[in-house]
Amino acid sequence: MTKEFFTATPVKQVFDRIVEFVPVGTEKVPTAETCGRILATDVVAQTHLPGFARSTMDGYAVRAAATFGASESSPAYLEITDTVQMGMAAQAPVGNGQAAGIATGGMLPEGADAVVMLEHAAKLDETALEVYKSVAPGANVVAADEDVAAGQKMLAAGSRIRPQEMGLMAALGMETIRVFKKPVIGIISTGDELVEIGQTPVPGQIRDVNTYSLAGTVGQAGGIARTYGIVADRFDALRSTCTRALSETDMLLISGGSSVGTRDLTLEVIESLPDSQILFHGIPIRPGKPTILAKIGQKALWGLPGQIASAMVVFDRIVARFVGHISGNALSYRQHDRITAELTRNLSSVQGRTDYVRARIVEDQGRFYAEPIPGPSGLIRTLVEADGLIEIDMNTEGLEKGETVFVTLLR
Ligand SMILES: Nc1nc2c(c(=O)[nH]1)N[C@H]1C(S)=C(S)[C@@H](COP(=O)(O)OP(=O)(O)OC[C@H]3O[C@@H](n4cnc5c(N)ncnc54)[C@H](O)[C@@H]3O)O[C@H]1N2
Ligand code: MOO
Repeated sequence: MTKEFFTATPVKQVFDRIVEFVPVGTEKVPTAETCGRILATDVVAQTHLPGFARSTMDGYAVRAAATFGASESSPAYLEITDTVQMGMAAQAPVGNGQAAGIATGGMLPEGADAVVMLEHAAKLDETALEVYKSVAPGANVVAADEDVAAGQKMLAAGSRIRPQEMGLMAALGMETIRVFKKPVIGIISTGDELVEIGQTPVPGQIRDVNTYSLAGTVGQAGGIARTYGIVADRFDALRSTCTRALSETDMLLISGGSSVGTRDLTLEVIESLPDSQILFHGIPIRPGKPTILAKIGQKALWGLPGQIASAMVVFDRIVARFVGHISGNALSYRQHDRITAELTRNLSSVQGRTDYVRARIVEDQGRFYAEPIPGPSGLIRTLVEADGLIEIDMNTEGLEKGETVFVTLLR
């Protein structure tokens, strides 16, 4: 299929504005509670880890040279002079021809440079040891700085803390960690047709879906959702709820009313807010074309399309990265897992627009297939059935059946 290049890259242009929004503050939290949080400082090791040479096997600490040439038929004979106690330094050094009993994790005595495994030695009596296999210097030992060397920068500010990072910080004795606060993200749903989920809609009404799906994605993106419920299609009501929400949150999402209909008040309300600047109204993406991004003072305000799938897709593909940014997460886009899969049918698209196609992944005989899910963007089922999104970039006219595509997983 034909491919052409456009000089303008509108989705990229949206991301280019990210730097205009500043990260929220920082706080100290106990290390056990830092999973998924964003580090606010670099972590530089103050000590070596493990800090002393340790055995990785149960056996005997020796000088390797004393075992050279040892075999089943011609064992080396060593004198057992000590047994290393766990949690303590050895009482005596190991000299040539000597050995000290040691357990996995025990501290290597001075003079020893290797450990003979229990299986490769036999005790003849309390002090006499036969060794059946030679060991090289360093065998079955981790050096004092083999894990981490003092002064080494181990973690960078802006990175996301995983369980292994929590373990590292524990090993370094860090009881609390400075992380970025989670930004509070306000969610407003607009529309006269919407009713609370506890109500039974009469014909013409539907339950408010977006408040809930957006609250979920906000949490996944590292934010704290604060919901403001349903606001009717009335200028004053929407404006006053926006004003309150902006004073209580770090970023605001309004779903619905972002398009061009007579009742689509979102833009008008945004323009009326003090210190308001519309950065975008309309992004060449599908779904999600009517998206608005405004800057109110220092805060981002998004007008998301009301269509259920559009709101979620725009959040997942675009807004989430802004949430990551104000969460201090330098690499938030990396959090999305991708699977390569074979496309099961042709997909048409229009140049100059980026498409995000809902798709399910089907596994067959060890291969992954991406099966597009057809349907308009007002159908929640299409997202429930979707494992992820296929992106058709703006320079591509369409994709052909059999092509290898990336599917960005919806978590
Ligand atoms: N003449 C045109 N009409 C439309 C255009 C266009 O360019 N020209 N764009 C279409 C596209 S694309 C989308 S997307 C929608 C976006 O509309 P709005 O953002 O103004 O949203 P609404 O009109 O308020 O609602 C659209 C749709 O979504 C339902 N909705 C809204 N909020 C919720 C909610 N919280 N939970 C569940 N469902 C919700 C609403 O009932 C409507 O069905 O405009 C197209 N029209
Ligand atoms: O952009 Mo609308 O969001 O295509 O359905």
